[in-house]
Amino acid sequence: MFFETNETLILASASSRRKELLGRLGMPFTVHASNAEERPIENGEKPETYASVLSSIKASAIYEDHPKSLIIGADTVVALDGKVYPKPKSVAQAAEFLEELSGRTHSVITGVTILREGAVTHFTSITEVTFRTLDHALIQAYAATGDPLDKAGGYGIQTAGGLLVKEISGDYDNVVGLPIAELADKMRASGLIWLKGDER
Ligand SMILES: Cc1cn([C@H]2C[C@H](O)[C@@H](COP(=O)(O)OP(=O)(O)OP(=O)(O)O)O2)c(=O)[nH]c1=O
Repeated sequence: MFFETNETLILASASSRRKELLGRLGMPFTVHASNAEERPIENGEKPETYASVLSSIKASAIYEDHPKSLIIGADTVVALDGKVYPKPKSVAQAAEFLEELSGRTHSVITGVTILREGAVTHFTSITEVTFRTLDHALIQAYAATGDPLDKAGGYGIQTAGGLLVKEISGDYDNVVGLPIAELADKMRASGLIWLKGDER
């Protein structure tokens, strides 16, 4: 055991990547994917606010049936020039997204909600990702793999999508879907989890 808790911990996510990241803390938890509807961003809404609200919707949907648990919800979006790039709906749309992101620096924003017995903590983590200037053939070939389809912005930095990336500034795990170091800090600071040696 790395961290310890007295809570019944639930990850409100269908993402195997988030499951792997939360698993790093070494505490038992269960996964309950919420089927909460992901609404599109509203006109004038900041991408940070949008990601935060969606993370809250996911956590709250699980809270209804598990009011005594500690619930973690997260949502990751890619944003550039005020436009949010969600998961692409098709290979063609993935290629369009990647053409727009080529050679430029975008923000990957994960909103995280920590919900416990009605008490809510939200935070957002932002990583700046700079893409290489991509040639058309590379974009088409990567999009055609289908890898972009379940990922915000249409790429996975942890998969072949890493070939598109020139540099990043900020937390890598945040790009993959969960800023686990910051999440651990927040839960530790609020006494929800602790290390064996921590004063309690
Ligand atoms: C930019 C980027 C995103 N992603 C992923 C992280 C998120 O899982 C996904 C964005 O979709 P989300 O809606 O945040 O999450 P999800 O649908 O995968 O899971 P759930 O809603 O059940 O929690 O994109 C990567 O895996 N790699 C990347 O490089």
